[in-house]
Amino acid sequence: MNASTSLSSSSEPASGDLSKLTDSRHICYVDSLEPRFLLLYIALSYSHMVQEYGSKMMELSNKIVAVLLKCLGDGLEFKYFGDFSLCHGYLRINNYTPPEHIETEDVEGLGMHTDMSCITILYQDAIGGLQMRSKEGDWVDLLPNEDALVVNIGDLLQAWSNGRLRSSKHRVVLKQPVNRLSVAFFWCFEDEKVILAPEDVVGEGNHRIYKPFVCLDYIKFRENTEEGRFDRVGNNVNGFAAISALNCDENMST
Ligand SMILES: O=C(O)CCC(=O)C(=O)O
Ligand SMILES: [Fe+2]
Repeated sequence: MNASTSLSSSSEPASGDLSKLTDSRHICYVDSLEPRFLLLYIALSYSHMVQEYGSKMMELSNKIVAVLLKCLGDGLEFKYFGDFSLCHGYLRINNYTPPEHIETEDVEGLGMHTDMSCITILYQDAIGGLQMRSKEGDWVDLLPNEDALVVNIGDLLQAWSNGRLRSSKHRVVLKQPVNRLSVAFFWCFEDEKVILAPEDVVGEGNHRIYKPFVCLDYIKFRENTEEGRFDRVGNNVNGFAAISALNCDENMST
């Protein structure tokens, strides 16, 4: 039901050949292209658009991370911005096709999960269906707004901030018998980064609630092990790296 396409956007968008093929001087020739060249042309234009979108998302992610660091403490945006300098992004385009008859009950298009990123920037189309889980355990609709993107904190930032920034539990429910589209941009630490919350982020008198861990090991835990399957077991970074469940619960409830 949830078809997705992953694309990498870890470096500056390629220009050169691609922009030559898609710039306006060439558009007047499109009509006269053979179908197979037309398809290639569309694919290249699409790829150019995706790269441009990815590049804007990278800029925006850097701005959002700076604001979040400032929220954790004055001056931390300067001190720790470098920790995020090797972050990379990837885009996932989610297409949800509902069953033909949505009758009495809403259909879950994407089950409850947390994202494995530092942050996720999400565009959803006008159909709606994205829901966030509140602290009290209620589902709250995030209504589509064409002037707004949704920003989620992901597990990696939760661990790096010692649980001060919390990874949001969310899901998608399909309420109407129409296709739904969303574009998620995940901004993630480099695979080999060891995540350990800095002391001044943990704060004086507080304990670290997570053991240090390598990012890629966490991704593998979530993607490849039964124990890490959030949809079945509900384990995220708390289940993977918490020093003790008690410390973790205490910290997360504040
Ligand atoms: O489709 C949506 O609105 C949410 C997608 C999402 O949560 C994800 O791709 O991780
Ligand atoms: Fe998500």
